[in-house]
Amino acid sequence: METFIINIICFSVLITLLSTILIWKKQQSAPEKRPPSPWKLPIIGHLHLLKGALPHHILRKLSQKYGALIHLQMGEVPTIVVSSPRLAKEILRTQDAIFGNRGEILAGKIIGYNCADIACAPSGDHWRQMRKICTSELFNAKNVRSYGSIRHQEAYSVIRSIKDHVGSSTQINLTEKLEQYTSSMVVRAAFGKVSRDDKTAFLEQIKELLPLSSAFEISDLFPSIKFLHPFFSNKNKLMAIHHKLDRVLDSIIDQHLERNLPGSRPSSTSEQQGNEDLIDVLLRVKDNDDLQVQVTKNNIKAIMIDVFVGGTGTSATTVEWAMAELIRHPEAMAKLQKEIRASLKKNKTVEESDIQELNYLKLVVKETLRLHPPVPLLPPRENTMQTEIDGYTIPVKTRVLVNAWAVGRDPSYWDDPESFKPERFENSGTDFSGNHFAYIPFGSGKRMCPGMSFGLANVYLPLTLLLYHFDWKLPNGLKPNDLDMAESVGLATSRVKPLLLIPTLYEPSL
Ligand code: HEM
Repeated sequence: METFIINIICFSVLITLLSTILIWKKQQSAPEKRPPSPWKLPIIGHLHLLKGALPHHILRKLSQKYGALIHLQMGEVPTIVVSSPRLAKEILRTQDAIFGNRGEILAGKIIGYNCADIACAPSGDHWRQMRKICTSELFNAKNVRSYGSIRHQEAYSVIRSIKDHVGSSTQINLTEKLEQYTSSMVVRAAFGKVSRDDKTAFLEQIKELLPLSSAFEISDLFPSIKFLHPFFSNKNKLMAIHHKLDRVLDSIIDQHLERNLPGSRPSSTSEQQGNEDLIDVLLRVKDNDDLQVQVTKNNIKAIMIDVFVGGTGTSATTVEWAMAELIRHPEAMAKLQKEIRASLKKNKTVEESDIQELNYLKLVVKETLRLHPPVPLLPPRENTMQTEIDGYTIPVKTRVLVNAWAVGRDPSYWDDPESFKPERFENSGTDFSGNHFAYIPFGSGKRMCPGMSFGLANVYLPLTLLLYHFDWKLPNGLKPNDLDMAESVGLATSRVKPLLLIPTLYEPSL
């Protein structure tokens, strides 16, 4: 019996040894395979390839040459770029848990209070909790509706300001009007009543911040070449903006704390009145002892910046692109105006429920977001462990860019992909849910946009009102096809040239 046991043990040891040797041999003979990659330069890697055009355009061109999965060396940062719906699904759904981090960047560390926000925070308990608070407390269906009255006031104020110019053949700068609308709308919904000085100071700093956030940052691209950082980094500029923003946000939060002190409200709290703003909600949640991770004042400030930056440019540029596409496609413009005017009848105030009935409006917005996703390259993801995609090895901490713009124009999924055809979405079942990987304007998976319903509501209403109250034409005898559709680089991709149009007042016949 004893000999039998010894034999079994020896046999198991032998098998284990043999299999270890076999695995080791296999690893030696098959070096890790990396995705295809263009020729690169020493030190800067592939950075030079991104010069001269918009990154999402350049990356699509590269993917047409090298394949839907390519490997690029951005300075010192290993990066893969994904440009097909199938591979987008692999990253955002199948391996969502592995690619759940964003990767640290300097702007996130400085402006986001050391990544205390949602957008830059590493995936983990803090991020999960803050995201849950935002989706369940801030952007749930009830709150999106209750922000409706603010949305109405701000959208109607744009309509009134346009009406003041009607008849004089004055060009309206719609780009400017829409920026004002979304920033006022988001400031009011998020911050409630703020002093004019605080609002102006906040908006000024955000304006300074936006170009820096989308610019190349030397310390992100070459983290180990530290001697270059003092000469080329935006760190000092970001720090200056951070200090000014911090003072304004402190002042706004303090005003909320004062207002919410017991006895400072005559009858009831804002929560009972059902008109809490984002800061009220976050301050209320902060005092909840059941939270897994403590919510700090810095978390609140970082989220305020996230909401403003994430929620303004994206909606404004969507309405702007929709108007530009409609001007270029008069038949679609006429069809949508007919739907809106038939549904809204005579000058009645538009309610959110009216918008639910406007089917063609939804198709136009879907098609606009397919051709002009405000975030054409999804914010980077990073893998927490080594993994494999399509047989290629992806080492840990590789940055991943998903080209949402390219997948929305992939000819193997979309018929006539470069044309504006809202009807393509009729009965198609493709929606914003992030389950159709050829259509991901709000991203997909665990890091999908949490502000989608709020953002869409901020698009539908002004677009409906602009098309209900006015007929639009191009100035200076420009033909629809002459309209310049060039895109600019930024956190949200907008038009290079502002959208200048001439309105005529629509008077419904009695
Ligand atoms: C038309 C409007 C909008 C568009 C097209 C849009 C698009 C996106 C996209 C593509 C992402 C990345 C998703 C991913 O990585 O898979 C994102 C993330 C995010 N968005 Fe939006 N967004 C919009 C409106 C808003 C609004 C109104 C808010 C807040 C009020 C907001 C807040 C955020 C935040 C906080 C994140 C980061 C989520 C995370 O990392 O967990 N967005 N958005």
